[in-house]
Amino acid sequence: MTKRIDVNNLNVFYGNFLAVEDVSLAIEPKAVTAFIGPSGCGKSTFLRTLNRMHEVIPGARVEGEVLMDGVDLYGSGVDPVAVRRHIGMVFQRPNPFPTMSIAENVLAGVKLNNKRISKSDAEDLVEGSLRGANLWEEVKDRLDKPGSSLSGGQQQRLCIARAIAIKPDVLLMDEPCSALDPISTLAIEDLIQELKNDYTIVIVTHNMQQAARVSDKTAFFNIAGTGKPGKLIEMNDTPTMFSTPSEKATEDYISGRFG
Ligand SMILES: Nc1ncnc2c1ncn2[C@@H]1O[C@H](COP(=O)(O)OP(=O)(O)OP(=O)(O)O)[C@@H](O)[C@H]1O
Repeated sequence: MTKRIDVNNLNVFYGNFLAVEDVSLAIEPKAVTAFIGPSGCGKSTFLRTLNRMHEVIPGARVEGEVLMDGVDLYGSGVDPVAVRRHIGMVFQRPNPFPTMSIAENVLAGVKLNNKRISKSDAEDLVEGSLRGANLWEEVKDRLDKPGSSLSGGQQQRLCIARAIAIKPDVLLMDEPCSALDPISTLAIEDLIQELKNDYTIVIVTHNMQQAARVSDKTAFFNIAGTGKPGKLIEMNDTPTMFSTPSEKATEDYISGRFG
């Protein structure tokens, strides 16, 4: 099941430092939303607040609301581990567990959640998740080999398989292609297009062409200067953002005049 996310008046702090100020936006289900903007404007910081991942950073905290299908993820009694089960994350650098086999990597999240699973269900889940991540054909004959034996692009698809194995509703991707070569990048972009049939996807990217290619909606964040908070400047359908943005700062950024 895919879900929508509504963010209302979100501030994000590291200690006393306000890193992201007053962001309100809506993330539509079964669509790809891209976050773009210059370095330091808070894209990754904001992304992490969508599944409470920032809470692993000491001193990081939020004010405001993040609603998933109307339920506040920061409401009292909401378990952050349960939030992360519904809202999975793929990181910049592929990070398979190096000593685990390919199959064990796919199952790692499921096992972390203390799910008991029969051998045949585990095999089905491994195959289904690897197929979902477009990796099955490349690895089906070596599932017991270490995850670290794969190429960078394959490792990133393995991490996507691991993320979808826990059957999340939403997938957050923080620059998932920045460590990959162009061919692997295209493979991941194709995969993102397929995954949006089943998941709500949010991707942070520095690559403007990538945002234009893969996303339905684009949100542009900016920062007025060092030490200032990042802000959402505008968000719209991706073709509109790239052809006729409302704000001059957006136009300057997407046309490469700064950032
Ligand atoms: N763990 C942290 N502790 C303190 N400050 C942090 C931490 N992580 C990020 N920041 C600060 O928060 C601000 C936003 O950083 P963030 O990494 O979210 O920006 P970004 O837009 O994702 O940048 P980039 O595109 O370079 O990855 C920056 O000023 C950064 O220095």
